[in-house]
Amino acid sequence: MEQKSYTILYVDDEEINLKFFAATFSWEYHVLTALSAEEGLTIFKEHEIDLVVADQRMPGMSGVQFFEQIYQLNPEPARILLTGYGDLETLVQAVNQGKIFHFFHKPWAEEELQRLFERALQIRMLQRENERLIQHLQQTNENLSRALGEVETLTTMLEEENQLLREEVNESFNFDDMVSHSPVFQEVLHRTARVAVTDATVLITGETGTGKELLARAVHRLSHRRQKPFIKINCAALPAQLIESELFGHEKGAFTGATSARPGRFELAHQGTIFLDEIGDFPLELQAKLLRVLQEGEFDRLGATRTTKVDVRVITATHVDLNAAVQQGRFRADLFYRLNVFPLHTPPLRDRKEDIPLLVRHFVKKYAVKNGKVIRRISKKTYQLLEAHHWPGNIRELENVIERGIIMSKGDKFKVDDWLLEDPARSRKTPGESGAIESLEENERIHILRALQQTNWRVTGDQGAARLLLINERTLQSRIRKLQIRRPNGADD
Ligand SMILES: Nc1ncnc2c1ncn2[C@@H]1O[C@H](COP(=O)(O)OP(=O)(O)OP(=O)(O)O)[C@@H](O)[C@H]1O
Repeated sequence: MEQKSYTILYVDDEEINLKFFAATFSWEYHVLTALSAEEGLTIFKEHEIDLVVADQRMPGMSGVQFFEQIYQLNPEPARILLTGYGDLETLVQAVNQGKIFHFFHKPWAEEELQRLFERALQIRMLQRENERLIQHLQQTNENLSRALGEVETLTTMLEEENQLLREEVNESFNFDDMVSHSPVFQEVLHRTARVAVTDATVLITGETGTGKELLARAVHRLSHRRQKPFIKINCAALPAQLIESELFGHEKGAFTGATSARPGRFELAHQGTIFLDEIGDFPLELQAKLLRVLQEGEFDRLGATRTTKVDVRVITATHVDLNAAVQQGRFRADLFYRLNVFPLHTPPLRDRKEDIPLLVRHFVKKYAVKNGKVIRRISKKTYQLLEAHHWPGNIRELENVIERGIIMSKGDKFKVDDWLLEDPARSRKTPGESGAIESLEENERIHILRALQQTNWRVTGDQGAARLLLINERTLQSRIRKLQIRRPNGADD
């Protein structure tokens, strides 16, 4: 890194601190100093600054307030806050909103601060490199958006469009296997591309089914670790004792049943990436151990007498508010800061409905191939219906609806009827229902009954209820007998 080409602005109301800072870092960087936040803002407007460092406690304007204004002027340069005391809530908020890159407790040690600068400036360098690329991408996206608009108009006019031609246009929007052209998600993808090439820890937040795991995999694939393992663990799916041995491994005899030594997932992910899904459920008693791996890159296997060292990039995801968990004492604040170095948020599908047509075509193509069907047209009403839906289960729900629709489709035209959008598990619209909560068995009976109604009482084959319910035909036949489901007289063939 050519460090001398970077300019650091340091703001502090104590002159002695400014002098000391300048004397320490002028060897490496071009250092500008300001005695007040106001003066700092003036300098920031007049120079090209790569990194801003400020003291939190200053008269008139605090460091966080100063960074808010800096952020408005230009969000690109990294912002590092020096703080002597912990206004935890303000700091958490500021880190969360991306208002500060990092905060650092005073008194600072030269080496540590230097390391932080290097990291921040490395990101800055990549930002500069990427700016040109992003501009190019934006231009391409605008062109593609226009092209898509024209394709959509044609679709409306003709309603039945050749599916393959349209797919060729859509392919251009792919970010690996992520389909999207909404500005809100494009921004997420740009941020993803930027952070992927660094080693920063990433925290992905978002509702269920919004593509958090897909994004984590994209970060890995775009990183220099792409040839090394990507290891996933779902923290909600395992009890605390198991998480510890799964993640950190164990030695022979560490606990009853540990008949041989086993490496944990951190070791398996060496030089690669580990993805901790549902990190909000990570047991409190293990959080210090996780923090140690993040900070020192080392841990002890269960029952071990020596320490293991690893080089692993950590990505975490959650659909719960980790801030609230910190406030409630269920999550360590220091771990939260370490995980939240670079936050990414996957917006819910209802906030990016313009992506729905693209996603629909993507999934129709995928499931048509999987089910050996040829789909050439998608009805206009289907698009309207899908765009009007609220999608509480987000993209996963959309994908499931389309898979069910493809299984049920006849001919080369794909359409979705209202009933497909009802969640069969939650639906209360079966004839004869009172609306009261039924037993599990009664619910199963109703569910099978509905599937049979949809398939005209056909159980087996491509158009049968077993396929619709995604269960084995023999299993369905035995459930029908057990639940004494009978076809009413006069039902259609
Ligand atoms: N942009 C996208 N393009 C295509 N498919 C997508 C996109 N986003 C998500 N999907 C698909 O939606 C499904 C859900 O995605 P994923 O598992 O990544 O979500 P998630 O947010 O991790 O869910 P959860 O919180 O429930 O674990 C997957 O099958 C994924 O392939």
